[in-house]
Amino acid sequence: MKAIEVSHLIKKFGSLTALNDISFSVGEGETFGFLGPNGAGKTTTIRILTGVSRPTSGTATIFGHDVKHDTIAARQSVGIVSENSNVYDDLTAWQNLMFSAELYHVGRKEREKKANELLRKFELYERRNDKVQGFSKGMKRRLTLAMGMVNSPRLIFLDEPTSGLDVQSNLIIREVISGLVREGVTVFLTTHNIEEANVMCDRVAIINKGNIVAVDTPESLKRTIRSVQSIEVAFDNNSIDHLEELSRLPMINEVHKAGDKFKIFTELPSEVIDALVVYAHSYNLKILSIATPGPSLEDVFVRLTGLQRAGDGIHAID
Ligand SMILES: Nc1ncnc2c1ncn2[C@@H]1O[C@H](COP(=O)(O)OP(=O)(O)OP(=O)(O)O)[C@@H](O)[C@H]1O
Repeated sequence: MKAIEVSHLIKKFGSLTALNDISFSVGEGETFGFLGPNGAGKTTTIRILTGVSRPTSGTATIFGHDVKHDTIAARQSVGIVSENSNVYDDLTAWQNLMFSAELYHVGRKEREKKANELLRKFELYERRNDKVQGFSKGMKRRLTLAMGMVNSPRLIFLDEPTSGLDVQSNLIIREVISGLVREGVTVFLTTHNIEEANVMCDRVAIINKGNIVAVDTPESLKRTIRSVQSIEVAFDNNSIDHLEELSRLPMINEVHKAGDKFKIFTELPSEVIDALVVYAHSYNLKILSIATPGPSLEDVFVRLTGLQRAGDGIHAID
């Protein structure tokens, strides 16, 4: 049985279509990433899957239970860690965990055992009797995760688990998630971060403006990312048709003009930088600036969806 099965899900907020007929499934034990920019529809999807929000149309099941008609059963074996921390500042870490365990109807004995185990796992045990108001953002997030795990879920939803966190919290969280995966727990995580999706997920769905653009393995995603590495370069003299000239250089997939800069897409940035130096020299140009920004999600989407970027562009896409 699939852990999650989503079929033709549509969610509208007035005239805005937040989810535009999405379908996907997640196998039991899989770590599935939902990758997309702000406003893509990631949180909306989690809210529907966890029974917080109703779909406009379409269906979704969790371990075979329909989230709309069989909400309680669907939520029974699920842990939810939302992006906005739901810890209570006036309570201690221990009290927050007890409160959360009560909400999940975890028995008293089991509750205390689980809380001790989780506090140790998330390196919060020493601080268990301190009020949360003095905790750092990373500590709060770790506690939120622990709270989402008190009922020993078979499936856990993590909304942006590591965004904006310190390195230590990041590492602890990733380690705990890997541990869950080893225990066979299904993990559904949303992220903006390509690299995070890459290292943590078995498969990744890429969502943009309510549409799933691709569902793929990180390996395929990496190939796409490699093909959209870019270099931004500016020269002191633009009387030459750089667009035309640069597109003739080897190893270049695409060239675009962006203001006074040229954005060059290549799989081999360092070789292309060498070629640009030679190019500048041969035309007696000065390179005013040169940078290699990481591949942006937008670039990956453009590549995946085959959309043409607005503006001038010479395309030599494979
Ligand atoms: N309750 C709501 N009422 C109206 N519009 C909403 C509501 N919730 C979400 N939206 C809109 O739906 C779209 C999808 O939002 P959603 O929060 O799912 O995106 P997201 O991918 O989670 O973004 P982020 O990474 O910023 O959290 C956005 O355009 C958002 O403004």
